[in-house]
Amino acid sequence: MSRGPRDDEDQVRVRANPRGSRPRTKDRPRHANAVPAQVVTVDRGRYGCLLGSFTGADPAAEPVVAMKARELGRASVVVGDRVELVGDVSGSPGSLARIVRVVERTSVLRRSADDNDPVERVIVANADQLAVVTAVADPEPRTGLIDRCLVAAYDAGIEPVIVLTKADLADPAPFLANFAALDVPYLVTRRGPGGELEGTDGVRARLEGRVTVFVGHSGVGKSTLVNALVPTADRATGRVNDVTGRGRHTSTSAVALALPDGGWVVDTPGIRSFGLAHVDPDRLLNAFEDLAGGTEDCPRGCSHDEPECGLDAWVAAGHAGPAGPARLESYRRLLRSRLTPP
Ligand SMILES: Nc1nc2c(ncn2[C@@H]2O[C@H](COP(=O)(O)OP(=O)(O)OP(=O)(O)O)[C@@H](O)[C@H]2O)c(=O)[nH]1
Ligand SMILES: [Zn+2]
Repeated sequence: MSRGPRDDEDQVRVRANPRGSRPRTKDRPRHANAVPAQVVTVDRGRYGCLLGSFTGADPAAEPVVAMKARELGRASVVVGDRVELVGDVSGSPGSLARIVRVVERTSVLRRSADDNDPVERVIVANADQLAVVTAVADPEPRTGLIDRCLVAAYDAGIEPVIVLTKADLADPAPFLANFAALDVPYLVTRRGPGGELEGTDGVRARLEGRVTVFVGHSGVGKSTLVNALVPTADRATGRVNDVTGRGRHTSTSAVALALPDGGWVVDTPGIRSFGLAHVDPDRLLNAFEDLAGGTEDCPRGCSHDEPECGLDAWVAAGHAGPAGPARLESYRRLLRSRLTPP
C-alpha cells in the first residue's frame, strides 16, 4: 500500500487505453523547441539533466532539474538516458523543466532484487562498460558477484572489466586465477604507504572516452576510487563494519560523473545482490566462454545440470583450465538459482 497517488493515476490511464499500454508516438504533441539533454542524477521523480549529451555536454555545467511529462506515462527514465526537455531549461534555482521524450537506448543494464523477482530495475542506460569493483580483502572477495555481473554485462552488450581494490591487504593473484581462462580485462588498485591510492592511472586509461558503470558490494572501496578519479565527486566513503566485515550503505543513488580526461563514471550504490531474473537461462553460458566449448557432447536439450551433461567430462579433462571445476560449479549455481522458486 505504499503506492502514491501518481502511480494510481498512471495505472488507471494505462488500463483505460484500449490500444495498448503506451501512448502511441504519433499521438504525442510535437515539441519543436525541445532541447537534448542527458540524465545524470535521479532523485524521487526529479531528474538532473545536462544539456547536450555525455559527449557534447559541458560537465562543469549545473544540471537542469526536470520532471517527467505526463505524456511519458510509466516509461522509465534512468541515469544515462538521452532525453528531450521543454519548459524552463535555464537551470536557475527553483526552475523545473519537463522531459518529453526518451531517446532509444543503445544499452540497458538491468538487475532484479533477486533471481525470481519479476520486477527488474534498469540501473543505467547507454553505458558501454561495466566495472565490477571487488576488494582483494576486507570484505573477503567472492566470485559470485563477478559471475553475475559478467552475465548481466554480456546480456546487455556492455563490456565488462574487473577492478580489484585493496591489493595492499592481500595478493590479488589467487582470486584472479578464478577468471584466468576468461578474456576479461582487470585492473588492480591499492593504498600506498603514504595513504594515496595507487593504480589509478591504469583505471583512468581504461575509462577514457567511455561511459562506465561502477558496481560493487558495499565497502569495497568504490567511492574511494571514484573520488580519486573525479576529484570533484565528493562521494561519501564509509568504514567497513568491524563486526560484519561489510560496509555501511553510504552512497544512496546512482550518479553520472564526468572524468577530467573525457568519459563518464556512473557510480551506483553498494549492492547486496545482483539478481538475474531477466536473463534467459540459455544465455547464461555466454558469460562462461571457458565452458562453452564443452557442451558439444551434451544430449539434446541438456540443462547442463544433469548427469549426462558433457561439461563434467570436459572440465575433468582440463579443457577449462585449473579454475574449470569452480567455474562449472559457479555456472550451475546460477542455473539453479534461476530455476528454484525462493
Ligand atoms: N587498505 C585499503 N583500504 C581501502 C582501500 N580503498 C578503500 N579503502 C577503505 O575501505 C573502506 C570502504 O571504502 P569506501 O570507498 O567507502 O567503499 P564503498 O565501496 O564506496 O562503500 P559504499 O559507499 O558503502 O558503497 C574505507 O575505510 C576506505 O578507506 C585500499 O585500496 N586499501
Ligand atoms: Zn550439458
